[in-house]
Amino acid sequence: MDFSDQKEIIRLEKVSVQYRIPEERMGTFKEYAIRFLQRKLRFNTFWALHDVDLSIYRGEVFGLIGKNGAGKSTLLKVISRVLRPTKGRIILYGKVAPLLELGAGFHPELTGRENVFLNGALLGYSRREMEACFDQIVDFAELRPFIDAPIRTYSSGMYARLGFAVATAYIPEVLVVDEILSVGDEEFQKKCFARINEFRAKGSTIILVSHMMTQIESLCQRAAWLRNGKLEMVGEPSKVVEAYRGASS
Ligand SMILES: Nc1ncnc2c1ncn2[C@@H]1O[C@H](COP(=O)(O)OP(=O)(O)OP(=O)(O)O)[C@@H](O)[C@H]1O
Repeated sequence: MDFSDQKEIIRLEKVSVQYRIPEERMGTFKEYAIRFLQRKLRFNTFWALHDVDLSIYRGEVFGLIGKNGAGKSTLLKVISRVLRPTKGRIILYGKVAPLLELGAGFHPELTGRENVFLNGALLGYSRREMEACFDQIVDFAELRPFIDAPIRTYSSGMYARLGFAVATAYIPEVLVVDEILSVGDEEFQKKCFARINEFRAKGSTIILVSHMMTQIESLCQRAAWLRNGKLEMVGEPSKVVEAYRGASS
C-alpha cells in the first residue's frame, strides 16, 4: 500500500537509545547511593536502538517484528513517551495511548471496580468519563461476577482482560500494542482483534509488536523488522516477514 501521499502522525529521526547497566552488582540501595555520590559507579553502556529513521502515517496498522532483544519494546516506549531517546528526536502529531504492560497501574488489594477508575485516571480520563463507560468495560472484560473482588484473586488472563478493556474504552488516536494479543484465551484474542479493527475503521493509527507472523500479515498494512537495534527493512508485511524468516533460518 502506498502511504506517500498520506499524513505523517509519528516521525522518528535518527533515534538511538542507550541503556546503562552498573558494572558490579550492588548489594543494597544504600551501597548504590554511596557509590553514586562518590562517583565510583561504573556503567556498561548498551545501545538498544541505533539511528532509527521511521515515519508512521495516519490510519495505518504498522507491525514491528524482530528477535528477542532486538529493541521492539524500546521503540514502542520511545513512541509512547515512556522513554526519551539518548540521541535523535521523535515528533508526534497525535495523542498516543500505550498498551505496553496491561494493567501495569493496577493495585492488587483494590477491587476490579476500584482499579478501573484508578487505571482510567492514570490514562488521563476523568471519573465522569470512566463512569460513562464502566459497564461497557466490565462486559467487554467478561468480569461482571468478579468486579467487586480484589484483583489479587484474578488469574493473569482476567487481569489482562481488564487492562485491555480499560485502555481501549475510548477510541485512541494512536494505539500502541506490545505483544498483548498473545494473552488470554483464543475467544478473548478474537475480541481484541475485532476491537482493533473497529479502531482502524474509525481512523486510529495502530502500532503493534508481535512474534506471530500471521497476526502481522493479516492485520498490518506495513511492517518493520528490527535487528540488533537497527531498522533492517520496512515495507509490505509479507515481504518483510519472508526476509525475516529467511534470515533466522
Ligand atoms: N531498562 C533496561 N536496562 C538495560 N537494558 C535493557 C533495558 N530494557 C531493555 N534492555 C535491553 O535492551 C535490548 C532491547 O530490549 P527490548 O525489550 O526493546 O527488546 P524486544 O525486541 O522488545 O525483545 P522481546 O521480543 O524479548 O520483548 C535487550 O538486549 C534488553 O536486554
